[in-house]
Amino acid sequence: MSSLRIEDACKYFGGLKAVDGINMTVPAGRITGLIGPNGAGKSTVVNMISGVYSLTRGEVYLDEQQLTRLHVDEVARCGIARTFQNIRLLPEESVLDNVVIGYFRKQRSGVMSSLMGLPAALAETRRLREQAWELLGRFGIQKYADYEAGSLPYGHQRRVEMARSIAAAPRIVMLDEPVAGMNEVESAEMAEIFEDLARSGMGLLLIEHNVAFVSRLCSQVYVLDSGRMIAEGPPEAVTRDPKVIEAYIGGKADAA
Ligand SMILES: Nc1ncnc2c1ncn2[C@@H]1O[C@H](COP(=O)(O)OP(=O)(O)OP(=O)(O)O)[C@@H](O)[C@H]1O
Repeated sequence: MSSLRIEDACKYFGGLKAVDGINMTVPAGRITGLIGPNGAGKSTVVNMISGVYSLTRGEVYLDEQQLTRLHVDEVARCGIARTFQNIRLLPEESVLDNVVIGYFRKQRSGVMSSLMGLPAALAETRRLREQAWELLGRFGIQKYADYEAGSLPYGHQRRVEMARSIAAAPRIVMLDEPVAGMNEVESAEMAEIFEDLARSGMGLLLIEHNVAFVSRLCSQVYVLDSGRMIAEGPPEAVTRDPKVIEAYIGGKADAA
């Protein structure tokens, strides 16, 4: 089973230590939480793992494979997927096509042959569209398959982005505030999907402001504050930790 690890990881922007010497493990088949107040460094961690930011110091591993200096596309091909805090869909393309794009990482015939309309590629594209259709069902948005992605309400766009991120069956997926803007019922639906993905063997890193949501789902929670990891452990212990209460729950962020 795969496990993502970051060791002694630092990211400095000039004099600003956005992430400062943190260690974290995201095991397969589990949901791991990363919480912390605004500006703590959570999105920077995701950008460091996914290859968007180079590390000032430290290493990133998937099992024994070092990802530290890989390009963002190579990291994705190793089986690390992510969603973005600010949704990044192709707004004028259909919901279905937005999810099909997520499969191209492992599609055999390649984008060029697909565009050229070669028979093998067309058959594969048809198969991928069927898979994408099923995935839309899993996220409860099949009826919007032909809508322009940009026309959907925010919460539904998040679902499209999540469906796209897991289309290529990544080993690890990092979800940056996946239930932001969703109501209780929608969040509960997402929680079921996340648990299902973990049961299927995927490792999930859940970056969230909603501590209650994280506590319900995660076996292990990491807490960042000003770039430093101030606590880690099971949610019951972490949420009782005075340092966490002071930094996070004590009013700097939404601890609902
Ligand atoms: N590209 C960048 N250049 C300079 N500073 C940056 C850059 N990216 C992030 N930062 C800074 O690094 C710090 C951590 O930011 P980051 O976005 O990682 O925090 P966060 O925990 O994700 O916050 P939020 O919960 O508000 O999204 C902040 O002070 C931010 O301004």
